[in-house]
Amino acid sequence: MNEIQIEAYGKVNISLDVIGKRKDNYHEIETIMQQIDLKDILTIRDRKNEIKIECNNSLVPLDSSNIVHKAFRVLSEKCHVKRGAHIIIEKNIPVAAGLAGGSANAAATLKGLNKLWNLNLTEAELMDIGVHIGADVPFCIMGGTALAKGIGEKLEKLDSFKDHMLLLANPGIEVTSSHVYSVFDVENIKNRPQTDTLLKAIQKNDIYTVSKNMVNVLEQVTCKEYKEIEKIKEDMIKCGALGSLMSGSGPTVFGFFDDEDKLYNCKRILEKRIEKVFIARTI
Ligand SMILES: C[C@@](CO)(OP(=O)(O)O)[C@H](O)COP(=O)(O)OP(=O)(O)OC[C@H]1O[C@@H](n2ccc(N)nc2=O)[C@H](O)[C@@H]1O
Ligand SMILES: Nc1ncnc2c1ncn2[C@@H]1O[C@H](COP(=O)(O)OP(=O)(O)O)[C@@H](O)[C@H]1O
Repeated sequence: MNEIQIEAYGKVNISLDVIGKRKDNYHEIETIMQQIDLKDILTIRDRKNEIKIECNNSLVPLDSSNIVHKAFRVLSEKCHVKRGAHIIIEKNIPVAAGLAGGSANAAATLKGLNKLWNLNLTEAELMDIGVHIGADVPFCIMGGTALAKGIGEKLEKLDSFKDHMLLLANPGIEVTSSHVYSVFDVENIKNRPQTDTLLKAIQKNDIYTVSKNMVNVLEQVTCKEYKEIEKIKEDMIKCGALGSLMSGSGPTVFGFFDDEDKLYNCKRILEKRIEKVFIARTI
């Protein structure tokens, strides 16, 4: 086998709480993560030497700052592999959006190279390697629905919460996780998620209780800096979303719907001013 195609799915955070700040510049968090069917597609070809990256989105760097490059480097070193790789990224997940597009690409690279190079690493071993690449990478390897603690790497798999419809709206502002976390004031959190209530609702597959209780403390930073985020949330609720929240460090906002007509109507309304509006499902 000298070529492999692998899908890289995005995620949303159904809740996100920051517990404290660590000495290494990271934050301890508690977040419920949910994979969605919005995906990039990676084609990985065997190559004798070095890594070559291509992508259809000019916002994605093609040099060593691409997270796929880091995944390749870390795995090659760890497993003493001396081959190259040609990785073509078909990017559909908006970039720097809070949807873990980069982390999903890194996860797909680890999984793809594991097969291409016949390394036979288990999922747990790939997840251990993944955390050295990015905090969201272990979740992107595991997928589904999970409660994440630590910096996001301590994962507890939750009951499936798949097939729920959501609308995603990305206002096209570039917001990085490092900026949001660096401005975030841990001592002054106003509204925290009731994670236990959400966990019970997920166990019952209760989209209504989940939607009503979604909270992301990082909105404290982004909603202040960008009024558009709050505006999209309000518009989604006016259009009949069961609940609406910013995902991760933003700026993408998502809303759950139980009615397709309302979902499509909301999409039409938001598209009048926002370029990137997507319909997705939880997986
Ligand atoms: C906010 C979240 C929520 O899922 O996701 P995104 O919005 O990026 O999708 C994550 O916590 C982001 O994860 P990820 O973007 O993979 O983080 P990394 O690349 O490892 O870290 C980028 C920077 O964010 C900060 N960071 C990240 C994770 C964390 N728990 N605490 C932090 O303070 C650190 O300053 C770090 O240098
Ligand atoms: N493969 C990649 N896909 C997307 N962005 C990447 C990739 N590699 C590096 N980046 C950089 O990482 C930053 C964060 O992108 P992304 O992972 O999409 O966002 P988020 O962490 O908000 O989910 C971007 O600004 C981009 O320049």
